[in-house]
Amino acid sequence: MPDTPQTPPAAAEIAALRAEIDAIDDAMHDLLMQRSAVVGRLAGSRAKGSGSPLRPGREAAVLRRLLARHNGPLGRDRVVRIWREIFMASTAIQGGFSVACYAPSAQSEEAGLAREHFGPTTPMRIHPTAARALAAVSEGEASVAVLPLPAEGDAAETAWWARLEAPRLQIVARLPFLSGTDGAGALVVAPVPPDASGEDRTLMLFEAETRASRASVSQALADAGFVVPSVLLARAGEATLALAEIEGFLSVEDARLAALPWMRRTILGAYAAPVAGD
Ligand SMILES: O=C(O)C(=O)C[C@]1(C(=O)O)C=C[C@@H](O)C=C1
Repeated sequence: MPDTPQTPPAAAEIAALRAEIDAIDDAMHDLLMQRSAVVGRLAGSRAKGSGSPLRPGREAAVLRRLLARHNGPLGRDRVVRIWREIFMASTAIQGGFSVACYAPSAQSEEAGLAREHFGPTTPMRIHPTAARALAAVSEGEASVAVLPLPAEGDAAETAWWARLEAPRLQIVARLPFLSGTDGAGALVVAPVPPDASGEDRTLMLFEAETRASRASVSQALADAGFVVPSVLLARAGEATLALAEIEGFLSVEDARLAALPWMRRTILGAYAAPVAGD
């Protein structure tokens, strides 16, 4: 069948559609300026305090709400990217912000996730070890550290999570928020506690008995009433360190913790449960 030549849209039609886009751009720009002014008031209000302006839980709650009402041809991943830029612009309005990323190279997965999350204009430094990235946060050189996800088989000496100085430093977010299919991920550590998003997971570290297995740790946690999507273990001399990912935003006052058999238990932080990608 011969191709039917497409009639080019009339110049007048293009002009009309572009005029519509211009009007929408003006309205969006007005709203962005209005939003920034509100953020400026937030920055000036004593209610928020003088610490880090970053509220990853609030960001996650905003994104969840928008994604739940989203429809049309604009991809959900684009919505997240646009709002990530808005959040980082709002963070910049409230003070300086920079990232210390532990990554073997600037091309590595963690560096890519950090760049994607914190945006191209946020200052970011790559550090050759987790300890150096965490020291940058402790010493006030960086606002947050981005570190690899804990993994089964992490040696106790290299497992940054086993030595995290919580509650002074805490895990506050997991990247990416919109989960991909490749399983890539990283954690964000800040010198402030996490804020709840409404749907969160808490990371807790336990010092269990020498011969503890993943199954025995999971069982003890389930018996205490916790829902535990994952547990991973690291041997540390005579002890077994267990890192449990627990459903919910736990506090040290949680009554269920009293039922656990282990003496050393530390909340390392919490993060918003990721949302499924496109
Ligand atoms: O709600 C706040 O505390 C803000 O600072 C505003 C805002 C936003 O732009 O929505 C910006 C940064 C925070 O990480 C979370 C939210």
